[in-house]
Amino acid sequence: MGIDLGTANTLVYVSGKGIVLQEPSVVAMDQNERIPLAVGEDAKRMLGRTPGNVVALRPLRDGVIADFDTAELMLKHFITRVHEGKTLVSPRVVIGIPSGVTGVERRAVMEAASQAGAREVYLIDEPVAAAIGAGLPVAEPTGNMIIDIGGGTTEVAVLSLQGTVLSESVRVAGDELSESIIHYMKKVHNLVVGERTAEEIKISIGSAYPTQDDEATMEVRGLHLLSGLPRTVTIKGPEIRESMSEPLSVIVDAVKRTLERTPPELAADIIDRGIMLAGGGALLKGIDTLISHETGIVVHVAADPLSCVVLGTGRVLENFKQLERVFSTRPSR
Ligand SMILES: Nc1ncnc2c1ncn2[C@@H]1O[C@H](COP(=O)(O)OP(=O)(O)OP(=O)(O)O)[C@@H](O)[C@H]1O
Repeated sequence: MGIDLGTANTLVYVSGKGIVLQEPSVVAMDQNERIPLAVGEDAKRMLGRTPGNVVALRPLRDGVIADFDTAELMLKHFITRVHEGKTLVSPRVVIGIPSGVTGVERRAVMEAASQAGAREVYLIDEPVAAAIGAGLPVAEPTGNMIIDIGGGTTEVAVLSLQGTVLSESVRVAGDELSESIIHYMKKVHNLVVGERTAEEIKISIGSAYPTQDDEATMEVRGLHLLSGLPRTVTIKGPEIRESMSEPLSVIVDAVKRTLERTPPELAADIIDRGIMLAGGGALLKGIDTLISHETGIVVHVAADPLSCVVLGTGRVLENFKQLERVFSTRPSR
């Protein structure tokens, strides 16, 4: 079984079957009883809409585990759901986790998977898994650059011969882009909108670079700051792009810094092959053009950016012997 434990979404791959689960990394808890009421999509619908005694939690924040107990509970829930309560068919589990996770948290994730029935737990850094999932030839002696823009972190890495030559992780990614929209709506339109609405705005009319549908507009409902009453406001694509310019430049700067540090032979390979973009953030309109414009290098968006990490864990599982060196943490025996 391969798992992408992401800050926004968790995906599970079962060897021979493919992706069997794709759910938001959200848990709704009854605060008094400390019992989960919903996990995944059902819990995400509750974000910002819960009564006093119920909280909808995202156990991973900014690429790290912010609430360990809830993260463990969520992981167990997903593993059990995939196996429908049966014992694990294969005891081997490969988990992709953000590379910024601490040693204690790595052990905690391994512990959670062990408790759910896995006997051999391997951890793989997300950019490595994303590169494999995007189909990059990571085992060859050639430089590959991957940018994984997730919910909490953007990871930029240069890989060669199954190893990370250099990498950089910034805690600015899809969530930060949505937060910029929340601030902008409040400041310019006096409209208070929630996390989900901001994400919808980003996905529908947000962009990182001028696009053909710049004239498109969107009606946004929220709470008017001055009257305190619900109100609808019409917004345009370019103003949303402008509102996200700060986090976007943090992402671009991380890519530029990594390129500057890349050894010349590998840099030449990257110029030849181009840069690969993965993670949900890669779906933001025009982000490939922006990065290409700023670096002068061709940028490709992976075929299925949201699934790259879990597909990578699956490929590692299915080619275990050939790809054994990719793991950042192996089981202690
Ligand atoms: N079409 C889209 N346009 C823009 N952003 C999108 C789109 N689809 C998803 N996203 C964003 O992608 C992010 C989630 O990506 P992904 O599932 O790769 O993250 P993750 O793996 O859970 O996070 P991390 O890698 O930080 O742990 C969210 O911020 C979401 O808003």
